[in-house]
Amino acid sequence: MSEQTVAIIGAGKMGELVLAGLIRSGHPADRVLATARRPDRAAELTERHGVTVVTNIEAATRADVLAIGVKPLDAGKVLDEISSSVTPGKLIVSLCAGLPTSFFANRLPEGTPVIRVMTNTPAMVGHAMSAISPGDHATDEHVAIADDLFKPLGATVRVPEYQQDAVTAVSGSGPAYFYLVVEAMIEAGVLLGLPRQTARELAVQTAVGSALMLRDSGGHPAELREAVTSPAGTTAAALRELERNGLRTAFSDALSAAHSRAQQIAAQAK
Ligand SMILES: NC(=O)C1=CN([C@@H]2O[C@H](COP(=O)(O)OP(=O)(O)OC[C@H]3O[C@@H](n4cnc5c(N)ncnc54)[C@H](O)[C@@H]3O)[C@@H](O)[C@H]2O)C=CC1
Ligand SMILES: O=C(O)[C@@H]1CCC=N1
Repeated sequence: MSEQTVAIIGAGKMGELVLAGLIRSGHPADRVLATARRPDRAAELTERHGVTVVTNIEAATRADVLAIGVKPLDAGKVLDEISSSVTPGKLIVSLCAGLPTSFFANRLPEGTPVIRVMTNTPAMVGHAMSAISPGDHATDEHVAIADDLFKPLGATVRVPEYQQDAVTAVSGSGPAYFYLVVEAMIEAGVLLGLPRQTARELAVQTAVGSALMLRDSGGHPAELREAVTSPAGTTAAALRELERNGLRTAFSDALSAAHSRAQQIAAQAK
């Protein structure tokens, strides 16, 4: 992997995280290229990471691995632009929500290997969840390259491609759900008279501690919840209200909406 040149085409929020992970893991900066629409963004990427910012065509020509970090609805235009520069031997890695590997394969020379990855923003602190799916022409070797690309960002898992829209609903969009829950807990704490800073500290540390227990204790979430819930206690009273207000249905509906939206994005993309 370190001998290969990697280009991040459309180095926005997620693309920059991949780029930063590569550099952090010791990939030589002179083998990392980035592309950006605005000159000030290009300067920022060079200043922060020491990488060269080039045009999309130059990136596609020089790199062995092309990570596509543009928004899904911008991907078709980028593929039209770079298609003739994608020569045999190059690997395409898509970060785009919703778009199947066939979207890329259909717009690139026959046989181009494509891998679809759904990662998430905790990549910023080395705790991403990245799910990797090889398309038709991608081999285990290509999957290993994608794994090397995303390992510096956190955990990786391989999933069949048909599961990717569900993955997007659970872990791709997932951080936003947790942030909303923490935000709601802070507001509720403030309503009960806690200073905002105290409410924030309590809610955030509770989220961190609970997340670590979920990951490290091996206990089922229901078991962990039961251990907090004393008979006739405070937690039982709170949980009854969350259930009464339809928390489970709200999550089920929310994730179904995210899943449907991923499918709509694929249908809208040209
Ligand atoms: N934000 C998130 O939490 C997640 C986003 N994704 C996916 O990652 C991709 C990127 O999302 P973000 O980083 O949030 O968006 P972003 O808007 O921060 O990044 C996209 C970048 O692409 C650049 N761009 C657009 N067209 C271009 C072109 N023709 N040539 C060169 N650069 C071009 C934009 O200027 C921008 O910097 C999307 O496809 C999204 O579905 C996946 C997982 C999580
Ligand atoms: O909201 C979105 O479409 C992107 C994909 C997953 C997280 N953010």
